Amino acid sequence: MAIPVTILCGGLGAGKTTLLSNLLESESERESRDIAVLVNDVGEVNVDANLVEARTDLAGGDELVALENGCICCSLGGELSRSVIQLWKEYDFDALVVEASGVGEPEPIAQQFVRGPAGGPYDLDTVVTVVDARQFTETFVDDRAGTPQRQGPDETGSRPLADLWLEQIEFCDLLVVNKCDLVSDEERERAVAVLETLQPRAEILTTEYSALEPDQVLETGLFDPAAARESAGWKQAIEAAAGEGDGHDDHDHGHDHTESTTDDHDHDHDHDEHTHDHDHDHPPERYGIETETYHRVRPFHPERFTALLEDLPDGLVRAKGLCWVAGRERQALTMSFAGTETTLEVTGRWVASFSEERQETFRQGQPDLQWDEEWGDRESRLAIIGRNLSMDALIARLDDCLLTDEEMDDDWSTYETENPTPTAMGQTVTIAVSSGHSNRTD
Ligand SMILES: Nc1nc2c(ncn2[C@@H]2O[C@H](COP(=O)(O)OP(=O)(O)OP(=O)(O)O)[C@@H](O)[C@H]2O)c(=O)[nH]1
Repeated sequence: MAIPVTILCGGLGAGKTTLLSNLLESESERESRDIAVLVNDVGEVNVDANLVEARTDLAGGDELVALENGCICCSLGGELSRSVIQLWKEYDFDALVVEASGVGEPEPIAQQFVRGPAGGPYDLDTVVTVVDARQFTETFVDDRAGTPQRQGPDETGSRPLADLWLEQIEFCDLLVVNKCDLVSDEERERAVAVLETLQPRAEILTTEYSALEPDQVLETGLFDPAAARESAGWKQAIEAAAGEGDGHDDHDHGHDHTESTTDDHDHDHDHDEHTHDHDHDHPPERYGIETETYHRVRPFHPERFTALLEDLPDGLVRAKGLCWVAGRERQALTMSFAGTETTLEVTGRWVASFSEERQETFRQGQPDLQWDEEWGDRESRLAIIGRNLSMDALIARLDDCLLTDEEMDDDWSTYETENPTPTAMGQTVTIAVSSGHSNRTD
């Protein structure tokens, strides 16, 4: 039988190792499951390995594998798979726990157990993300009067940490809100409400010192490969609004192909008809938390748009989706805001920028692809999650960043050069909210 795998993610210092130690202690006391552990730390390898080893009776640490070259994400194709297959061949154990580094993305790790060679002997069971309640509250939930907290880049690149935290939250099956001793009951409840919005599918447990029973984390059966990728709150909002959800509703508003590109600016857009009547897990409208989708078939002016990204309102918790920026008629940009920074990344090409022949092929392969007579699939489609945010004001400000009718008729060639957004596939540009920003939409 395949061995169940639990992946433990979470920000630096959130309490992953504490959770792992608790699990290993409980299981060794009860002499129930034998657990093998794969740990890694960015840079400083083996700190956790030593700690865990010291606190368990795993023989000589043999069943404990530390990835020598640091980050699991960077060792994915090779070392991770090899290590866990080797482990499976040589030892007899009942469950595997993979502790991802504090800056690891869970999805590629999970994929190794779903599609990679490790998918044979192993069965991905649960993806757990441990959240530091205090840190989460300060970064995403508090009414951040004054200077916004800066998130540094991670050690492996320039991605804002807040963005990675949110990916860990958005991908998991189980959220452990830890360090609840460091927040008030009210703060804890607010944090839970925001987390429910960001990841409606996950089960949420609140803890102090990651105190959980092994059965709450091991062999829970919570992982669902089909749901995992689609379950993030932002993605659900976009899909519901685009009518690409699970077919429970024929909500085809807001993406009519006749939506003209020239008068689109004045449209009564998706945000007015948004998703309240969908039966997916809708964000709690408690604590002033609100989710909207923003859909326009008209490009953003590059400078006005990036200026807005430097001046986003305090109440914005998350924004993510595709953007069309003038001057980037080939590049589909993914915009992702978390904490105080926005990443713009070229994640693909608009189908409309290919030859007609290729467009045909693509469109046949994707019959649901929204298609505008003039602009094809170019569009901006963003999910916006806010708390105590004046959504209408933010949407109006986004609309002010769209090309005006006059600009639409102008020559766009200057947008190609005077444009701070990225151009090459995979290239990213990070834009921080400037520290002296005003809270313009509140
Ligand atoms: N006050 C408080 N401290 C905690 C709690 N849980 C863990 N800690 C402490 O927080 C520190 C970090 O905990 P770890 O379990 O090492 O966190 P981690 O997520 O493994 O950290 P990295 O491996 O660095 O990513 C340790 O000193 C823990 O004792 C909690 O619920 N409350």
